Amino acid sequence: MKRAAVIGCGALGTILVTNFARAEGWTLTGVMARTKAHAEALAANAGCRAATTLEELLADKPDLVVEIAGIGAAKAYGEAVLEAGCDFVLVSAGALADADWKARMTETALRTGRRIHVASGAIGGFDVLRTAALMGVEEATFESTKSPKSLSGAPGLMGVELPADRETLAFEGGVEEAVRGFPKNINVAAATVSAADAPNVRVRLVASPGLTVNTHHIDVKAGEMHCELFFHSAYDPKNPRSSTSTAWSVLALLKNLESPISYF
Ligand SMILES: NC(=O)C1=CN([C@@H]2O[C@H](COP(=O)(O)OP(=O)(O)OC[C@H]3O[C@@H](n4cnc5c(N)ncnc54)[C@H](O)[C@@H]3O)[C@@H](O)[C@H]2O)C=CC1
Ligand SMILES: O=C([O-])CC(=O)C(=O)O
Repeated sequence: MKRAAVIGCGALGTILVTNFARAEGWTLTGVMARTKAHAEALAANAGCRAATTLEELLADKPDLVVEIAGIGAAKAYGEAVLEAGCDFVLVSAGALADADWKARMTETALRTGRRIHVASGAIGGFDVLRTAALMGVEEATFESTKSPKSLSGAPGLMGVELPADRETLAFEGGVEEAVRGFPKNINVAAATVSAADAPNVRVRLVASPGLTVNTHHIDVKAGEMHCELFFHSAYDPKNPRSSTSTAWSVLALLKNLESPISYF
C-alpha cells in the first residue's frame, strides 16, 4: 500500500478524508490543520496522525502529500514536500498562475525525482487540454458561473456586494488577475490555462443569484480539434464556493496512480 497525507481539514478535506477508503491502494498516514483540535477531530475518525506542522505530517514518511487547503498553503509547503521525497497533489491550482512558483516547483520536482499531480478538481478533461497544448491552442475561453454569496468578500470585489436579484459579470480578464481577485473561486481557470499551455485564455466569472450549482465552461480550438467542456457541480453546504466533486477527484487520482489501467 502507498501512503498519503493530507494538508487541509476544511469542507473538501473532510470529504476527502472521510471517504479515503475509496482510494484503492492507499493508506492515510496523517491530516494537517492550523489548529490541533481541528486536525484531531478528523484524524480520530480516520485513525491517522493529527498534525499542525509539516514536520509532524511527514514523520510517518508518506509517499505523497495532498494539498487541499488554499493557495497560500500550496505555496508554503509544496517545495518542502518535494524536497522531503514525497510526490505532491495540488488542489489549489490557482498557485500555478504564479509563474515563478510553478518554475521553482518544476525545478524541484526534476531535481528530486518527485512528481506534481494537478487534481482535476471541479472540472476535468485535462487529457484533452494536454492534447490541445501539443496541437497548439489558437483560441480558448473559460467561464464560471457561481452564486453571488460564494463570491462575497473576494478581494477582487473590493468590498462591493454583488446584486442578489440579477446576473452580473463579476470579472473578465486574464488568469493572474482572476486568481488575485478570486483566489477561492477560480482555481479551475488556472488549472485550465496551465494544462492547455494557453496563458492568454480570457477568463469570465458570472454571479448568478439562486444558483445551486457551480458551472464551468471551457472552449478550446486547437488545430483540427474544437472542444467544449461543460460542468455543473453541486457545492458543499459548508462552503458554497467549492464543488464537492473536487474532493472526489483527488480520490480518483490516487486510485488511478495505483491502478493497472490508467485513463489519461
Ligand atoms: N482545483 C479546483 O477545482 C478547486 C480547488 N478548490 C480549492 O481547494 C481548497 C480547499 O477548499 P475548501 O475545503 O472548500 O476550503 P475551506 O475553506 O473549507 O477549507 C480550507 C481549510 O484549509 C485550512 N488551511 C488553510 N491554510 C492552511 C495551512 N497553511 N495549513 C493547514 N491548513 C490550512 C483552513 O484553515 C481551512 O480549514 C481551496 O484553496 C479552494 O479554493 C476548491 C474547489 C475547486
Ligand atoms: O469548486 C468550484 O466549482 C471551483 C472553485 O471553487 C475553484 O476553482 O476555486
